[in-house]
Amino acid sequence: MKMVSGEVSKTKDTILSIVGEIGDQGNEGNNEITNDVYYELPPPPDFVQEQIQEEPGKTNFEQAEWVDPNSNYYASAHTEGVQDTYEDVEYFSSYSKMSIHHEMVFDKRRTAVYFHAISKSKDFFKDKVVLDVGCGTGILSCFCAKAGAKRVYAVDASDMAYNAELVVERNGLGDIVKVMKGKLEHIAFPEYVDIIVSEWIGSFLIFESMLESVIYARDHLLKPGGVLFPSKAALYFGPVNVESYYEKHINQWENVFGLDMSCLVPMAREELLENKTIRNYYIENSTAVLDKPITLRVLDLNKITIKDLSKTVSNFDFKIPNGKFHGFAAWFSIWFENLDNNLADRPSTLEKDDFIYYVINKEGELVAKDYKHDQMDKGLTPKFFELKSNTLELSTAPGDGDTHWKQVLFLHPVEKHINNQDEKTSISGTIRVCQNYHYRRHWFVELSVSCKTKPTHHYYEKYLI
Ligand SMILES: C[S@@+](CC[C@H](N)C(=O)[O-])C[C@H]1O[C@@H](n2cnc3c(N)ncnc32)[C@H](O)[C@@H]1O
Repeated sequence: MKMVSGEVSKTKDTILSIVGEIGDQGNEGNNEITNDVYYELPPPPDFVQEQIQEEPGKTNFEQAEWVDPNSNYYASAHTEGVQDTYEDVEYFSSYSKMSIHHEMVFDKRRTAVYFHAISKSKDFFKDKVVLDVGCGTGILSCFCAKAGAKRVYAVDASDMAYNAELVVERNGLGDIVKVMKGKLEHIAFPEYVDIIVSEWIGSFLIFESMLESVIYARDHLLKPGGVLFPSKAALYFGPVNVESYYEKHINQWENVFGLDMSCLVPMAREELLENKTIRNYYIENSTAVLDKPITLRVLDLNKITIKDLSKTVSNFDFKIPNGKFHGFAAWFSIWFENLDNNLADRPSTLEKDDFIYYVINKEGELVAKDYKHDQMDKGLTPKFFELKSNTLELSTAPGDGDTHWKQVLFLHPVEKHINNQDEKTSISGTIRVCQNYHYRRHWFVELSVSCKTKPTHHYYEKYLI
């Protein structure tokens, strides 16, 4: 990485020209990560405004000593030290491959939610300055430019930034979208932004910990009153019977093209239920969820801090019917607010007190949904905030449609058959989610569970995501 030293006191014009250089390098097809740019970060907006009033056009960045060396921000901005706790080299190399972007871009429900959220918010994007944190192929930046944004800063630390520039140019959006290659936390920006767009979402919502970079961007680069796309997210957790998964991965061995291969079933079973291994699997049928889920984590992106994020503990007490119980699944929803009004016709089934909001259906289409206030707490994605009619939700819950994130399964060490006469059986315990201190893109999930069967069965599992 090239260190640009002695650059702590820059005028806006100089910084703009460096931003230009970053963009230009992409055109040359230079595929080496050499252009991370290090400066002191500019001070927060109110501070800058004061400075600008005193000395128009000139900001004294030397006074910007507000990066706390003990904070997480510092850690994430300076990972090139003794240890790369964010595994940046490996992480950004993986995002330099087309295949990973293929998986995301052609996940039709994922890409559709961003496409609709942005392109159906034209009133909102018009003439705004946007930051796309982790632009990848540049797809979301291009959506923003087409929705009327005045300028879009498209940032990515992986080599995919060069490809983003090709996409931007090919679509004639080069005057609006400025591609910047480098880790967001290392780049100095010439201005504050009105909107932050980012697809930071990992498996189990928080895997990869990219949300930290979005929080960083929010705290350092978003104008007061600025908006995040998406703005809210929640993670859910519930008990499941995933017979279809067992069928596919274990029982299928019983008859293979007329051969009896059932002798392999125990090995398949053992491997499948190996401790500490989570599985990603799309549960097609919502009835596989055996009780109302708990809301494990809510994320209001306008408020959440990195510190708040690092640990979650929750108790649960599910009541499940007789039958098979295989363990637990987790899924999430994300919400975009601020969409333009009247995007779709009001469903005819709607009553006076119901309101509409929007969802991405199984086919990846935006559809209006009628919603009663008393339903907010029901279903597989209970809402933790008051829905407004201009809100769009992407749910990854069982039955709501497949995505590349699927659901995360925490399978029980042994398949359990619950038979408790007429009563439902209590499955209670605690789930604890902690960031891995040394490899901060990873998370530990600890489950301490009591199945009130006869006799009561207790178990503890620690999974690494
Ligand atoms: C999940 S992908 C999303 C790509 C693209 N926005 C899309 O929707 O298809 C996340 C991208 O963010 C980039 N990224 C993650 N953290 C970053 C950071 N702190 N600075 C710059 N790029 C980052 C990764 O290299 C990756 O290309």
